[in-house]
Amino acid sequence: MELDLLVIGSGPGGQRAAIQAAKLGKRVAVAERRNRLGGVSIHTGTIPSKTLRQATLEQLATRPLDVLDPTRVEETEQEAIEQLLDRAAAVVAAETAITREQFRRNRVGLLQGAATFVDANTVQIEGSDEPVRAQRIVIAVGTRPARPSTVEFDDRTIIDSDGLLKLAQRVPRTMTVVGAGVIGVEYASMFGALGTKVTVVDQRDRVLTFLDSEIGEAFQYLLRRRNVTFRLREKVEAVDALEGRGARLKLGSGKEIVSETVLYATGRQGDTEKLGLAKAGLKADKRGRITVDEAYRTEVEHIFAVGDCAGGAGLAATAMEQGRIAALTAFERPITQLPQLIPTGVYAIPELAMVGRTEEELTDRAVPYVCGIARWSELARGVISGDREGMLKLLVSVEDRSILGVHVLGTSATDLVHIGQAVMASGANGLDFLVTAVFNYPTFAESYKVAALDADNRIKGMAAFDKSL
Ligand SMILES: Cc1cc2nc3c(=O)[nH]c(=O)nc-3n(C[C@H](O)[C@H](O)[C@H](O)COP(=O)(O)OP(=O)(O)OC[C@H]3O[C@@H](n4cnc5c(N)ncnc54)[C@H](O)[C@@H]3O)c2cc1C
Ligand SMILES: NC(=O)c1ccc[n+]([C@@H]2O[C@H](COP(=O)([O-])OP(=O)(O)OC[C@H]3O[C@@H](n4cnc5c(N)ncnc54)[C@H](O)[C@@H]3O)[C@@H](O)[C@H]2O)c1
Repeated sequence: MELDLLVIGSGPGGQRAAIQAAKLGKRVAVAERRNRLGGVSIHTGTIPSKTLRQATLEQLATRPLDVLDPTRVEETEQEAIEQLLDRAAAVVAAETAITREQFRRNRVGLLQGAATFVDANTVQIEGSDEPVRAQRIVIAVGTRPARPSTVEFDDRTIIDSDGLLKLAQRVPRTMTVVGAGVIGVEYASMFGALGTKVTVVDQRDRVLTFLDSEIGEAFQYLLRRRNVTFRLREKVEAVDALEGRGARLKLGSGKEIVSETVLYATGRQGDTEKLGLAKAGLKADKRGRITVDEAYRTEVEHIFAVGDCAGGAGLAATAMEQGRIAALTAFERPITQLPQLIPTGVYAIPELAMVGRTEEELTDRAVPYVCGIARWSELARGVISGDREGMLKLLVSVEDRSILGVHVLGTSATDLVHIGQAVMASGANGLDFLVTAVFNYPTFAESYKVAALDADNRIKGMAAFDKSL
C-alpha cells in the first residue's frame, strides 16, 4: 500500500492530523493497535473521567433517601457504581462512533494492528502481510500510566487510572491516591464527594503546583470538607496488598495508611518502546518522549510526532492542534504555531481553570499588578445555583490595564475561563472592555464584570492615594 500520509495512533492528535491531511486531498490512513478508535482520550482518559464526574454530580443531586436504609446500603452502592460506569460506557461508544464516521466521511483509511517501523518510510502493521509505504508519517501513539516497578498492580485493589474504570464492585469506603497531579486530584475529589474517605499522598508540598497559590489553598480547603485528607511532602516507600482487605502504604516518614483501594496517578510514560524507532533513525528519551521542533517535525525530515508522545502539555486539547499543525507542515502549507495562551481546566469537584500568569509568577518577574475578585456567594447566579464557594480572580496590569491572568474556582470554571482567554488575546486595555461590557444577568459570566470593577476600583484607589500625597 502506498500512502501520502500514515498516522500511527487514533487519539486526538492522530485524528486531527489525518483529517487535516485528507482535507488537503491526500491519501491517508490511520493505524490503531486496538480494535477501538479514539485513544486514551475517548477510552480511558478524558471522556470517561469527565462523564463519571458529570454522572456523580447528577447522582448526588438526586440521591434517594432510602440509601439511608442499612439493609440496602450495599445494594444501592452497587447500583450507583453500575449506573456511573454504564453512563461512561454509553458516552464512550457514542464518541467512538462519531470518530469512525468522521474518518469515513473524510476517506481516512483504517489499519487495525500495532504499527512498527521497517525503515523511515515503511511500516509493518501486525496481522497484515503487506507493509505500508508512506511519504510522510505522523507518530501519535500517546502514553500509558507510569507504573513503578516495585508496586504490584492487580487492577482490583492497587490500580491506576485505567484500572479505575474496571472498579465494578462498589464505591470503596477508603481510598489512597498516590500523586496529587490532575488525574489524582480529579478522582480524589470525585470519590470524596461520593463519600469515600480519601487520602492523597504527594512528594510535593502543594497539590497542582501550577495553580495560583490562593486558588490552590481555597481548593484544598474545599476538598478537606469533602472527605479528602492530604499527606504532602511524603514519599511512598512500599505498598503491600492485604489479602482481600485492601492495601497498606508505608511512607518515608514512617506513617502507614491502610485503605480498600490504592490509586496510582504519578504521571504517564510515552508508549514508544515497541515502535521500532531506531529502524526509522529515531529515539525516545527515558520517559518515552520523542523530540520535535515547533512544527512537530522529528530529527527525520518527513516524520512528525504529536500529542502526549511528543511531551508538552499532556492535553487532548493541545494534541488536536499539534496534529493539525504537523499535517499542514508535512504538506508545505502555512501554519500558525500553537498559541502561548493555553487554558488549563481541572474537572475536579469543585472545578478549576486558569489562563495566563499566577500571582507568584508576576511577583517573581516584578510586574506591577492588582487583583479583582468576584465571589459566587455575591453573584445572583451563584445564589440561584447554590454554589456559594466559587470565585473568579483577575490579575490586571497597573501599567496598561491588560489582563495578565484569570483564575476560576467553582461551577462552570472550565467554560468561563475562555472569556478571559479571548480578552487576554486581544491585548492591552482588557480591563476597560470588561468594566464597560454588559453581560447577561444572572450568569456566572457576570463575574468578569464584578471582578473587573473591583480591579478598577483598586487602581483608582491607588491613583487617588498618590494624588493625596
Ligand atoms: C484520566 C485522564 C483524564 C484526562 N482528562 C483530560 C481532560 O479533561 N482534558 C484534556 O485535554 N486532556 C485530558 N487527559 C489527557 C488526554 O487524554 C491526552 O492528552 C490525549 O489523549 C493525548 O492524545 P494523543 O493523540 O497524544 O494519544 P492517545 O489518546 O494516548 O492515543 C494514542 C493511540 O495510539 C495507539 N497506539 C499506540 N501505539 C501504537 C502502535 N504501535 N500502532 C498503532 N497504534 C498505536 C493507542 O492504542 C492509542 O489509541 C486525560 C488523561 C487521563 C489519563
Ligand atoms: N483536566 C485535564 O486537563 C487533565 C485531566 C487528567 C489528566 N490530564 C493529563 O494527564 C497527564 C498525567 O497526569 P498525572 O496526574 O498522572 O501526572 P502529573 O505528572 O501531573 O502528576 C503526578 C504527581 O504525582 C506525584 N508523584 C510522583 N511520584 C510520586 C511518589 N512516588 N510518591 C508521591 N507522589 C508522587 C508528583 O509529585 C506529581 O504531583 C498530565 O499531563 C495531565 O495534564 C489532564
